[in-house]
Amino acid sequence: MSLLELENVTLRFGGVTAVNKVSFNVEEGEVFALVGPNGAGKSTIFNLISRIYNPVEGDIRFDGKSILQTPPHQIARLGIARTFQNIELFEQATVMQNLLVGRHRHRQSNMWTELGFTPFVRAEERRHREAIEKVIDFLDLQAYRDKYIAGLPYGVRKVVEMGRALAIEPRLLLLDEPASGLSVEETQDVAFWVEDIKKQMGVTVLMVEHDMHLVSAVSDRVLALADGKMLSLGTPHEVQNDPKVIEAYIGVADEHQEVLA
Ligand SMILES: Nc1ncnc2c1ncn2[C@@H]1O[C@H](COP(=O)(O)OP(=O)(O)OP(=O)(O)O)[C@@H](O)[C@H]1O
Repeated sequence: MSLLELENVTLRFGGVTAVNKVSFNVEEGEVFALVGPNGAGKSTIFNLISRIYNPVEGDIRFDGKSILQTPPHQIARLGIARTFQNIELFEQATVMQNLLVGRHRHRQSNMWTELGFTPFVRAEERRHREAIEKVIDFLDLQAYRDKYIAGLPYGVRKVVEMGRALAIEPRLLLLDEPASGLSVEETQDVAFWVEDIKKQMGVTVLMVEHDMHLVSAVSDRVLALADGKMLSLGTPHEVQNDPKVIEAYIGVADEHQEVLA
């Protein structure tokens, strides 16, 4: 059984079919990338999996069960975490505080136990801190742990956002353009993180990304989309050399030259 299954998923915004009968499976332990020109439907697919949108047709299953009845705020509890194209962190809070927010889904205490500050609550707090320390070590964030997000460089914020998603201890991590706005060196770091997230943490990754060097370096499989439809599915090499993909990009070659490189 695949970890994530999209079957014939369709979503329309008025007259625009943003996602048109899209079907694909993500296997446990793989890095799967969604690529395609602007407006291809990639972010909409992320928003469908995050349950921000409801498909008009089709089904989305996680771990064999349909998630179409799951409200967005319970998606993290299932084990699905995500980052956003435009980083969404609490600016006036520290790195540590932002990572603690990610632990929300594991909280078992309630208001009464917390008011009493029982040994159970203290033990729970310790478990959260330990889980976060693991993420801080893993992403090399020691130097930033007590720094406010507002004062951090963009590249570090991107890593913190990834950390917040990992603090959830997800089974599936959705990375929305992890390399956008990053330098070549920072993008290389992202490639290392993604490899380690897969190999050391055993987390399955579904990624939207325009940088085909990064996609080729880290992905096991790639799905290319255009105008909401599936164009090509296979290894990075197969997809990049598929004439349908090359043709879809020719119209936007100036914007995404890296695809044809
Ligand atoms: N909330 C919305 N309301 C109306 N139309 C939308 C909405 N969100 C997306 N669309 C349209 O759906 C189509 C797919 O958009 P989407 O943002 O999913 O593409 P994308 O592949 O993520 O593009 P990009 O690479 O620019 O982020 C586009 O035609 C877009 O204009």
